[in-house]
Amino acid sequence: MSVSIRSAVKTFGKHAAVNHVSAEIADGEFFVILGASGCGKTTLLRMIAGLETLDSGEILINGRSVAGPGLHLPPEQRRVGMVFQSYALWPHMTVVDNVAFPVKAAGLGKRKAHDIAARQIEAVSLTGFEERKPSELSGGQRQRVALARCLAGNADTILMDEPLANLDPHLRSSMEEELAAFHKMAGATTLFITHDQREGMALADRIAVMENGRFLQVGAPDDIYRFPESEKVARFIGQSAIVPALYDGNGAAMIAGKTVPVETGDKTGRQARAVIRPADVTVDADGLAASIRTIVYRGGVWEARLTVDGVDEALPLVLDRKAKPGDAVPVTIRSAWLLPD
Ligand SMILES: Nc1ncnc2c1ncn2[C@@H]1O[C@H](COP(=O)(O)OP(=O)(O)OP(=O)(O)O)[C@@H](O)[C@H]1O
Repeated sequence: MSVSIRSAVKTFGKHAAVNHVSAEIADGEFFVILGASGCGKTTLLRMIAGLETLDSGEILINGRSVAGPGLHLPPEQRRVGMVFQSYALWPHMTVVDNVAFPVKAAGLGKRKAHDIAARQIEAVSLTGFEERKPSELSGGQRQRVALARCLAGNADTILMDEPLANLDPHLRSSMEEELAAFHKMAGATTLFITHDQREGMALADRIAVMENGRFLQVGAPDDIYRFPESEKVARFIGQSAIVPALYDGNGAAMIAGKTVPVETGDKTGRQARAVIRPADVTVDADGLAASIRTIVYRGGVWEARLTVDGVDEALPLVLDRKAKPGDAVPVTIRSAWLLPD
């Protein structure tokens, strides 16, 4: 099912939690809304689910208006599956009954419902916990039950509000793989919100970077990373340094006194700001004089920040060997992205 959001607005008091947000989400797309705490992600998802009314704008699911001027379809008429931060399990039901519930509600027999539930319970690594009540589970386990229930419901559209937030890192990455595999198989349109860019990058067909009630940029993860349209997006996604550059109008720019091949959007002016990612920087004995400002171990590699003469911001560099602050590491900037004017 496609989801269309057209200039949706929601205000609490004087604060616009969602401020003229628009997006066209295609049938089967995995669409991630990424933003810091309080940017309006949950409010937007609740508006799509029907748990929040709109002040103005319109929301359509599969071409049918579900919210707009004078219209507010209740959640049960929107046929969307939901996994929210608060897991909202039925406390009196066991794990298996919770997960089987949407299948039974869809009219399948008890036996079939329990088969499907067992499969989803296995997918979230909770086999053996079928007969427990939610009160006998940890927060992360409850979250996995909620996820299993949502997957079992086989909805055409699934809304997920940080469903992996309470999981430990190991389980989290296996659940990411599980979710990606499930999405590929079931093909349900999925709106997934997170403040974790790594998670967003891993799952999304497209990411919307949200700040202060607005979408700053919407695009494929790789495009958002390589071609950010603004300094805010560049800083929010991945490591970078943003430094002054002089553009020659033809694929190269002067950065820190050297000529660097650059990519640009529709840039024309000479004065520019260059986004430099770790992959743009290489160690080079004949390169710019630089020294390590900070360095952290990331398992197999070290992430460093370099002080370079004539460059205000420390450059990011990935090193394959140990080093310490103060060590001299000459580098070359091989490439960069120039932000639009
Ligand atoms: N019912 C409400 N009444 C008043 N203000 C609200 C209400 N719900 C949300 N807000 C405010 O709207 C803004 C957006 O909140 P929202 O929950 O959508 O953010 P979020 O991006 O999901 O944050 P988080 O990641 O912390 O959950 C916040 O400033 C919040 O305080």
